Amino acid sequence: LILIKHKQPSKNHPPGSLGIPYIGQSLALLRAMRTNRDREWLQQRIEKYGPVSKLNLFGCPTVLLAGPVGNKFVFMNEGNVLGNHQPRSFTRILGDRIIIELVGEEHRRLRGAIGGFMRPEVLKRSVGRMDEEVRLHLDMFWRGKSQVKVSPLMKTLTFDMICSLLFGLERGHRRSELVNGFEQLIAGLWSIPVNLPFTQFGKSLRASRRIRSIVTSIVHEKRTALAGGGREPSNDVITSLLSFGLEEGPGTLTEEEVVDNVMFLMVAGYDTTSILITFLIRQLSRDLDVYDKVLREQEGIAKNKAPGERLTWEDLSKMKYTWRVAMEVSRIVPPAFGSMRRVLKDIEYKGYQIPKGWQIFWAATVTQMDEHIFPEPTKFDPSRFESQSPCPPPPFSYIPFGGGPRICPGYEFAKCETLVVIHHVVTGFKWNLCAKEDSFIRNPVPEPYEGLPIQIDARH
Ligand code: HEM
Repeated sequence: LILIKHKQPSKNHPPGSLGIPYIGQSLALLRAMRTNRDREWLQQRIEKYGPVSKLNLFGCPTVLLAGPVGNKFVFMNEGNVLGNHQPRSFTRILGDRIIIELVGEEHRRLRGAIGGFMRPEVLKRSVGRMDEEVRLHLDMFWRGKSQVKVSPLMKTLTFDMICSLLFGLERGHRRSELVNGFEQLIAGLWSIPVNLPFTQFGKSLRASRRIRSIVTSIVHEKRTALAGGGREPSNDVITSLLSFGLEEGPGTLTEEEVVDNVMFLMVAGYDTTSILITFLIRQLSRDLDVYDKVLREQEGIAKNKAPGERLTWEDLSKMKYTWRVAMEVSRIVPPAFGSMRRVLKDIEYKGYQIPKGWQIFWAATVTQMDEHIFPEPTKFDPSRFESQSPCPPPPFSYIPFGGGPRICPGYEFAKCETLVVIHHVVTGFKWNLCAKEDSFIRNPVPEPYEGLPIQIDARH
């Protein structure tokens, strides 16, 4: 019956096929991502079916929307027509009440609590602490070494930044326990949700339980401190989320919701910023012209500082070229592949009917590597983002941080962190790539071959 129902021709659904029930094209997409052919895979679909096509991803009928018009539709119809929706694997691992699953007022309130800590006015005060974390990290893991692996180290650093700056959680065994289970948890986020001991999903689910119990104990401590007057909502994101729970009325958060969202923030900030920094370091060793310009910009800032003096917000605002390089890296290798939305009511889009309950899928790489929008898309060219650029990217085509009401609230945090790290790496070290291959895969985030090993020398 399922097969018959599944195969019934739809009246006016977008072109394409839903494939085998439940599995659909999930394995084919995951395989393409793991062999770094995801862009070609999407492109072939678009060439075959056009910018609107149906497929079946992670157990749900899905419509792939391609192009700036499709992106605009996704980002500007938040709440009324589309709700956010991640694959089932996502919510089973992180929880049902994560911010990206909420809509309307619930979403706005939670976003206020989370985003409040990542506004420029608040971040300005945190640049000095970020600088301290980066120096400590480089002293511990880089200095005195001849070779390091950039990708795992940047993940450690990013995790430390989130723990100290956002959660107010100091170094110690709990922080190490959290980081240990994390890779396992993340690996199953985009997987087919079959919970068996040997499936990726099953392993991630078990890692998620371990991490959840640690986060819950941290939340308990912060709750006690908040009730006893020992902490203010402005101290860290967890206390701020908890203070919502103390308020009366709609929108208050349960403990489970706080835990879900703390787990989500770790995932959102961990494997995105670290990837951007890793690929930026990779790019600088492949393109000497860009490297020289970044070095000059960073040395210009360093020479005006006393030894050991911390970077400030004003210093970061002078790193304009370095940030354009980071933008170009995010265009070619977007850390976040794309995302899903849930269709909240039957809709018609470009003459096609899309039923309630289906998913909409957008992928950043589709427009960011489109030669009609970014000429010579494989060429690394940071000048595309100059304010005087003759052909700036049209709206909704450059979307590594998403768009609309769900645009990444961690953008400024990620930008500050990236600039502080690059400043210290570029002014402190010289390096060469030393992996056997200069390639990467997506799993689901981009992973460079062997974690990007580099030979390093301290710069004097
Ligand atoms: C280079 C770094 C980063 C990239 C490329 C990135 C990318 C994205 C993208 C594309 C979205 C939108 C997803 C969608 O529309 O479905 C998003 C949402 C989000 N990001 Fe980031 N992100 C980064 C860093 C961070 C950091 C550091 C944090 C916080 C610690 C963070 C927290 C979030 C949250 C909470 C959301 C959900 C927003 C909502 O649903 O309202 N991100 N991010």
